[in-house]
Amino acid sequence: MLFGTEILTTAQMRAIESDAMASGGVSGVQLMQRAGAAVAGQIRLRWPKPGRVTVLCGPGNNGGDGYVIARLLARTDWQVRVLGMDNEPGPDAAEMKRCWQKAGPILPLTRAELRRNEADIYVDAIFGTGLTRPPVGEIAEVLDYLGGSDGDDGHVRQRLVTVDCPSGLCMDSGAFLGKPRQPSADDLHARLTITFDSPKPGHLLERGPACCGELVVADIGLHDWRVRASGPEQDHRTAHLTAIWPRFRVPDARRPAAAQGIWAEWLEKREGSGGHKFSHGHAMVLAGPPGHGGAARLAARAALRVGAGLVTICPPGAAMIEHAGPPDALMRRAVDDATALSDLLQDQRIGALCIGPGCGVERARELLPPLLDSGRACVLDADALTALAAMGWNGLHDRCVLTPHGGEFSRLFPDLAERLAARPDHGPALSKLDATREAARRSGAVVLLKGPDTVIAAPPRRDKPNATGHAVIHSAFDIPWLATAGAGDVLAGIIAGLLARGLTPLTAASLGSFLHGATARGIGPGLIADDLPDRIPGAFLDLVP
Ligand SMILES: NC(=O)C1=CN([C@@H]2O[C@H](COP(=O)(O)OP(=O)(O)OC[C@H]3O[C@@H](n4cnc5c(N)ncnc54)[C@H](OP(=O)(O)O)[C@@H]3O)[C@@H](O)[C@H]2O)[C@@H](O)CC1
Ligand SMILES: Nc1ncnc2c1ncn2[C@@H]1O[C@H](COP(=O)(O)OP(=O)(O)O)[C@@H](O)[C@H]1O
Ligand SMILES: [K+]
Repeated sequence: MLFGTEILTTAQMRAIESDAMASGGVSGVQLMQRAGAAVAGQIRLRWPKPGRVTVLCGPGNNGGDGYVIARLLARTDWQVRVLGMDNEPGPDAAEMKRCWQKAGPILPLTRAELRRNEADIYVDAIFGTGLTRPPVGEIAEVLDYLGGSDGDDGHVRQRLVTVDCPSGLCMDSGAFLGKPRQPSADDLHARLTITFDSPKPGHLLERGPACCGELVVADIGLHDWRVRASGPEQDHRTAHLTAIWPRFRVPDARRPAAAQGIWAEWLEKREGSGGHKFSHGHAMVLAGPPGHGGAARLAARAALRVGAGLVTICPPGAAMIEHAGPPDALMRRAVDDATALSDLLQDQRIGALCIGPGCGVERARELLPPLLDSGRACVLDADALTALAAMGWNGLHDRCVLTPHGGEFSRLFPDLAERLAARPDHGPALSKLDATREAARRSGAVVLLKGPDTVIAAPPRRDKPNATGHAVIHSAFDIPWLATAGAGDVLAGIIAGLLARGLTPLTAASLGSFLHGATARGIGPGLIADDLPDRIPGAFLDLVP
């Protein structure tokens, strides 16, 4: 079940561009012309009255796009100033530079020159996918000025259009090279970013969403080569990365709406299966000791709401009374220890389990071995992850979904978390995507690393241990109110419910994140985790075509 929008790493993008040019079907100059025309077109769409524009051109092909933009805007009565570098770029950009020079001068790309004249719009065409090291010297000063670090707060932000990405941002990781990973007030923030063919991971991860502003994905005619590169023999090239992002524009043909229709049909239980409750799966949520039942109940309620045929909550006997209240649809069964769980799991109709929310670390540690031995699909969250960090990976399998937040991830994979927090000195920097994929490879399970940029990665297939597994980025930057106590418990329950219904772990985790986010979006600020499960049906309705 493929869904979302395919995204490309910068290496994949370069490979597709090279294939296209090598085929003779399109030249580098044509691609550059289309890229520049797409940016100029977006500017004219948003600022229909010609004004003053300053175009900042860097040393490579990103700068080449800038010279095209300058030429096209000048033709439509914009007053264009171009600041560029005194270098000989590659042949395509050099040709575009010469074309511009017939129309106007190139002023030095310095902070002093930039400040000399105000503009209505600034176009950042300094670095794109070719950024390999932190900007220094004059260019770093220009970028600092554009970022507003001289105290003139937000002076350029609303007028900055970036070509492919804000310069300095690593398009594979969403981190600024040479800067701390934490947000900083002087990071370059654009109003609008136009990228080409496909979003790149850096548009969706870390600083990307906040710093790119509105992202437009422009078609520059690479479709045929992208599709060819993702064919069965070459599937290492593309197609392993998809994104679910509500906030960006892609050409119509690439929208996930049709795929959403498939989900909707499935979620409504219209497909096959005859309608018996067991045919829609039985999920079990392992609850914890007295006084901690809320988290497990949130998970159980969510599992019911995503359409699992039956959901049973299993606290220890001493805590049963705590679960006497609604929802009445929920079944209860005491599970006191590992033996009781093993006995219960003899029932083959139990399709999926959720362990962790409110479970208690000691209890999770006791129950994990029989749970994992059963080979059942399962979600390991919260306390189960803490228990796992002490126990190691033994027994994990590819039907397990681990759902750590950043803190739990650093307990499970301290070396990856440390590298992910370090200041990146060269590109491509280690990304949250790389780290999650590596975690999936090491653990042999699907790993869902939570946050505003949730990454979900599958382990490599057993027959291709050296390949990278499929990964999905779910972007929730537009719903910060989802960061609330218990929201993760609801997500764990949603995924367990979808697993019980027979979805593969990667699909359950990805679709689960999507439903979780879509539900939160429909509620808005003020959301508490208790609101989420009962609003899931509304999110389903929105999916129906
Ligand atoms: N390929 C195509 O046909 C198409 C490409 N397109 C466009 O091209 C862009 C990619 O172009 P690109 O590969 O030339 O890279 P780009 O981002 O311009 O920068 C590379 C230059 O910067 C330099 N450099 C790097 N870091 C530096 C630093 N810190 N400080 C100083 N210099 C630094 C680096 O030097 P070097 O590392 O070689 O020393 C090199 O000179 C892409 O984003 C899109 O906009 C579109 O037109 C569609 C068709
Ligand atoms: N800034 C944010 N914007 C949007 N979603 C977020 C943000 N921070 C966290 N989330 C999401 O909120 C949920 C919080 O889960 P978690 O940290 O496990 O909380 P809890 O343990 O209290 O349930 C996750 O789904 C996570 O992806
Ligand atoms: K740029």
